[in-house]
Amino acid sequence: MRRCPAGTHRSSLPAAVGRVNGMLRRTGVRTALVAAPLVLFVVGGGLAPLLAPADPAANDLAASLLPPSPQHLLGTDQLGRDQLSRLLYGARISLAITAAVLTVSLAAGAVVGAIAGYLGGWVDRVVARVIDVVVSLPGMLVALAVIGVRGPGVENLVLALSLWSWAPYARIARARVAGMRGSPHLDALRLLGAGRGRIIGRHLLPPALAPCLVYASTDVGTIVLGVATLSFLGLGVAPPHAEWGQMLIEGRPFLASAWWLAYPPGIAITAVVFAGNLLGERLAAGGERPSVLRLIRPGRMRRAARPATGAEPPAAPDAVLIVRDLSVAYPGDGGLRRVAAGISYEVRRGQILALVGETGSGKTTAALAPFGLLDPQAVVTGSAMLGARELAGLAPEDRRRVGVVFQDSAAVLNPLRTIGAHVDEAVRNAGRGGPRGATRRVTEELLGMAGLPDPAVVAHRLPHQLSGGMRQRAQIAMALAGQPELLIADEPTSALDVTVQAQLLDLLARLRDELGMAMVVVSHDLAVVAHLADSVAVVYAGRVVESGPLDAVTKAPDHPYTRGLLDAVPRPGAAPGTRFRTMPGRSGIGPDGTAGCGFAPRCTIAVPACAITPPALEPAATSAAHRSACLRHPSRSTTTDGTC
Ligand SMILES: Nc1ncnc2c1ncn2[C@@H]1O[C@H](COP(=O)(O)OP(=O)(O)OP(=O)(O)O)[C@@H](O)[C@H]1O
Repeated sequence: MRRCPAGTHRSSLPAAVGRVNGMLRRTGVRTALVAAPLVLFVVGGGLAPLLAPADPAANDLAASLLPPSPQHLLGTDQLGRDQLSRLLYGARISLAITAAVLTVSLAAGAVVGAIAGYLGGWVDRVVARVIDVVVSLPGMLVALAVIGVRGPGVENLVLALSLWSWAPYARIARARVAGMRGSPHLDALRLLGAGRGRIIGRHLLPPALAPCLVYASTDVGTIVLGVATLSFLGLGVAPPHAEWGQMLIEGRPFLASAWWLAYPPGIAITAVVFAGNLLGERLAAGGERPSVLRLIRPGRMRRAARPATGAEPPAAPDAVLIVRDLSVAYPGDGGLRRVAAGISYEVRRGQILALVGETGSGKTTAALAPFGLLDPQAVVTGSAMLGARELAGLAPEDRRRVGVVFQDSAAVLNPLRTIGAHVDEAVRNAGRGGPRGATRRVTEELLGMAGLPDPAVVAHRLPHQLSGGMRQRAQIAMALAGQPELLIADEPTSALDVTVQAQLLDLLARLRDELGMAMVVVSHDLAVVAHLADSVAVVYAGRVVESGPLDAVTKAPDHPYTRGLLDAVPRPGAAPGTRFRTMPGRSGIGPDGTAGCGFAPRCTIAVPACAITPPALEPAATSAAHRSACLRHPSRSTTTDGTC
């Protein structure tokens, strides 16, 4: 026989315990053990007619108050009724009432909370106050008041306990849904034409129900206790029904002489309360991992833009999107803080406009503000037209004319739904659905258009089963469902590797060419958009500092910031060994950061006038369509000492 080396056996015991523990945890056996008493009584109660040895209401005064014996495993009560049978039927009644109360409370609470969380505003404030009031009231008093008014009985018992216990569910659901409000996923759904009811019912309630269910397992104990207490007070289930609280009342006078009357229902109530609480704790500790919320980032549709204030060059006749004098501000400590001002751009049919700038420059703000896709607190002014119509007043069906592709596809796609289900929904919202098979055919066609191989197979995949590039293609397929004339792509390739990035850019270019769509592509990388865009608007510190046809802006950059951006990335034809240059200083924050040009503090050719006068966008040397906002560009007469 082989011997263990000295000391090995000592350390192997904790290790073995750890292994068993780990195995129990992985297999879920620990949770099953914790839930066992609850399951036991649920099954016992459910099968009571089969398992109970006698009729729980059958009196036999000759067998009164018999102690436990093989004939009566838990003895008999003062009327000679079999206690085990009453315990099993009692489980049936107590747990059925508990289940009814939990169902009503959970459903009502989750729906109220989800609606309040989604709508926000005064609805949310009112619901929040009501929840606060209900939660702060002593539950048993509420129940007593309701039963006092309506009288005892099972229905009134359920109503009384539900009126007291719905509020925590509403609070949980409200918090969860409020956190999801404004997520890219919901923004995308709204843009695809999904109504409020559908968004709340299909997309917000399921994730809100998950934490509610965890709470419900803890609540089992509280409700079982509530049912028993009210029955114990004579306000719940009336005799001769076997109910655990009722059994306790009947056993109370015999506590000293016949312990088997009160102890079994007391132990059953305690076991179920403990099991419910422990189960709730275990689920709460382990159940949050696949949370949808973790993947969601904040932000939401907001305010309508108002008409333009400044004079701008006339828009091209085939312009699909015309944005004029867009300003965005957020409330801060000292009042509103502007993060974008005076932004104007347009994009023509079959053309791609790139909005470029460093991180925080305001390019995403410039692209999403016209569509109400910013944080709810954003105060947006300016005008945005989709063709000839104000975007702000656009009907939901017209909103489908705009598709949006967000940077973070994992946040847009619901991890619990297949790619096919996402696109199917977009197809139906766009009014292109039909019978299931017909919708799916359109879905597969769209997935194919977005360049996904084997669309029928991909449609059955969940988002996490696809690569980042494939998920972006799935988002593009969703956006295409509404046959949009305009596509907004917010940094669509920034999280992807270079090869996939190039393939996606090719796809966008192909869609522009084949479908004649206009696109606004947001990117921090001028080199990326150089392969794709027809025109460029360079954004710095919340203002457009240079705009124009791609060739003009990239080959003859007029603004020192644009030159800085171009020098910081590899350029075709650059001599071998050419070093990239970095720009000194930090990105400017908002148009109110300096009185003059926002870039002046970092600019190597700035003159004193640059810090005083905010430059306007004016035609640059190459053409009237190429404009830049710099006092130092050649067409201006500013001298190097700053005098004009
Ligand atoms: N909810 C908000 N509240 C306050 N300020 C905000 C909010 N959202 C954005 N900002 C500010 O607006 C400015 C522009 O942000 P924006 O997201 O448009 O920049 P960006 O150029 O797209 O940057 P990135 O590439 O990092 O997304 C930033 O200074 C940012 O801090």
